[in-house]
Amino acid sequence: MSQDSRRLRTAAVIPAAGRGVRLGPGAPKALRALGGTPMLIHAVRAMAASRAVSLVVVVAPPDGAPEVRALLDGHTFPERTELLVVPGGDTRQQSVALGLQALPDDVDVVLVHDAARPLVPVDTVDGVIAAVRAGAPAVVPALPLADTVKEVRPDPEGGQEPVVGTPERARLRAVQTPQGFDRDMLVKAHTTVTFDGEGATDDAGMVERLGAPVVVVPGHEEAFKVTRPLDLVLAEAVLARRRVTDGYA
Ligand SMILES: Nc1ccn([C@@H]2O[C@H](COP(=O)(O)OP(=O)(O)OP(=O)(O)O)[C@@H](O)[C@H]2O)c(=O)n1
Ligand SMILES: C[C@](O)(CO)[C@H](O)COP(=O)(O)O
Repeated sequence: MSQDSRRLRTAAVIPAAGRGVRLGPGAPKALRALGGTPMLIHAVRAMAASRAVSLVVVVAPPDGAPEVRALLDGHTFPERTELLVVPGGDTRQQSVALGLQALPDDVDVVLVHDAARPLVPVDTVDGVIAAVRAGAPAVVPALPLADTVKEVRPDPEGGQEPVVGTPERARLRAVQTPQGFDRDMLVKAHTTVTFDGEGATDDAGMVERLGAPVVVVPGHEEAFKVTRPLDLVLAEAVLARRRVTDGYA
């Protein structure tokens, strides 16, 4: 991490430029309602809930930055939270890279958080930040797996897929966001590491390619990603319970 004592801010980059194809037809996923409020607003509030986060950069759908700016302006966030909006790209990796380019010089720790994980608890966010501030260049929240995982040989024609292996489950973790990074390390990964096809599916994977250490901290069940329709049902249920038990907005 930089020794420059002027670089002390923690920022969160929220890639929110995806379509949400797996969720089905409708508005871009980040703009769809959860408990009557767009998922993106929940995700921004989840980052802003950490007192350490003073800047949130939202990466909007490529043609939707003005709409997202107006959406944010119509909602309330903690006074300490500065909000920037930039247009995103064709892949998550490109969207994160565009968000990183918007960071001011005084940011030294960066969180990257999916808009599609609107309900991550603040303790998880703070745990990631604390681990980066303690010296880890890259930190991922993660949970053990409930299912056994098989490695298969995928069939592009959609036919039977033979199993080629069963990784030892005790050694596997399902990783979530926010993932936390020393800013210089993450920028280096995004400017030097290349992935084919859909790009890197997470940012820590890019840092791994640099040969730098990535450490795991405990994730949280409620930090799940809204990907398919059933996830939205679960998210609504979690939110409804929070509203009863915590007075959550
Ligand atoms: N070009 C892209 C693609 C994805 N994302 C963001 O990356 C996060 C995780 O991606 P995912 O859950 O896969 O979202 P989508 O790409 O929207 O979903 P799908 O693959 O079902 O279309 C989301 O917050 C999504 O908005 C992004 O900013 N830019
Ligand atoms: C970054 C991530 O949420 C970690 O689990 C995940 O890899 C994103 O994958 P997606 O296919 O872009 O949703």
